[in-house]
Amino acid sequence: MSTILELKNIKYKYPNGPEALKGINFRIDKGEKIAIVGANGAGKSTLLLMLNGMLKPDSGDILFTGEIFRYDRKNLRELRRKVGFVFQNPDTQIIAPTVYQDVAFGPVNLGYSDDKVRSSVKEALSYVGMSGFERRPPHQLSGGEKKRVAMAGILAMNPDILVFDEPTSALDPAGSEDVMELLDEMHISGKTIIISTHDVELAYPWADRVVLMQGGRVLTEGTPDDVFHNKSLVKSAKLSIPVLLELYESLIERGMESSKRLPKSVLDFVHLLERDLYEDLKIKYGKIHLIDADNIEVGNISQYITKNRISSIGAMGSKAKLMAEIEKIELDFTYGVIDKCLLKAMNKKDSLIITNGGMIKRVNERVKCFNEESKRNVEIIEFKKE
Ligand SMILES: Nc1ncnc2c1ncn2[C@@H]1O[C@H](COP(=O)(O)OP(=O)(O)OP(=O)(O)O)[C@@H](O)[C@H]1O
Repeated sequence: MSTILELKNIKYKYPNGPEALKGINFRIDKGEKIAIVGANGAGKSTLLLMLNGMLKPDSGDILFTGEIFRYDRKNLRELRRKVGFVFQNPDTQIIAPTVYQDVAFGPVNLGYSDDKVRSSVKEALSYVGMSGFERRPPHQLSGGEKKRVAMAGILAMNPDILVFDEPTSALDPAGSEDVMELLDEMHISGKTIIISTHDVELAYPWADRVVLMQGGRVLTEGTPDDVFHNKSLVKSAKLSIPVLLELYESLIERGMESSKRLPKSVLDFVHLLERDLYEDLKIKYGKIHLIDADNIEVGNISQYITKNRISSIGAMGSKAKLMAEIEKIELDFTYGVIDKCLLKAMNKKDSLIITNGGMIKRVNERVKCFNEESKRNVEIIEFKKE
């Protein structure tokens, strides 16, 4: 993987404030999902603000695709086009009187033609599931809706890297799940995603790499397994171990056989507990039905559900969710959909995943990987147009 951003010994002190960053070093590779994890005041937001030039380090270098970043207007403009930043509080970001104008702000500033502005806004709003809100004043929207508009404003500029400061803060559980789902969707479409969070439960299953911060320093970085396994470092960062990992370690201490893969989800955990029990049994599992939202007419999903005795339905991606909404299909899962459907299959129940694009492949790969690891045979039935 090629390195897209690199931070070398970054130091920063706020004017009349503390030394917020005390020498930060790390790399971000293209296509990674990185979580900067730390307690309040660790320096996460300050660090993120460096990534698209909103703050300039007192010393140290930031390299963007190998070149040392220079803070003149031309370079800053280019960097901000390539690195989109979504603030923790959408009110900081949303400035225009209507949703359309707000999302159009970036593309207009980048000098896009009127047609390109219109199509970028349309596409971005549809991506975040906010089509139809164009004329609404942003201050009348809910917190979750504002967050989506703020995300659309950034997506409309089509950046390579997306930086989210505390993406789920102030959102209810469903809103948080939706936002994390959107982040995954962006990642699958090829974006590099960097988030900051103090929520270890969120970072542990989501990130490819975790950067653990405390007091303006990086304590450690690595895979979520490596970082969260280091109890003393996690404790010194004033954070806790993810619950699933803690449960797993307690069971290992009580004599459960250890596993090569640490449990990242309820499914992984159930699998660990069950694996010996089911090995010899001829269990018939439930099936996972898969509908490509790009390949079915509106109205036909409900029919399919009735015909196939589906017990639970999950949707991944805004198009799938929109189709479910149009057909008034109540969704059981909107986040962690594949694992939740695998759990249903273990319970001999058939489920349905509606999705599209690159996520079709992802469902197939995840189920294949689960079958290989657990020596089971959960079947995927893909909907085919007659
Ligand atoms: N604008 C500012 N002026 C002065 N000091 C600041 C400013 N913003 C942040 N700080 C200080 O810098 C340090 C790092 O803050 P930062 O917001 O980067 O931490 P954080 O890890 O993002 O925390 P949180 O999770 O609470 O958002 C803190 O001590 C904070 O008080």
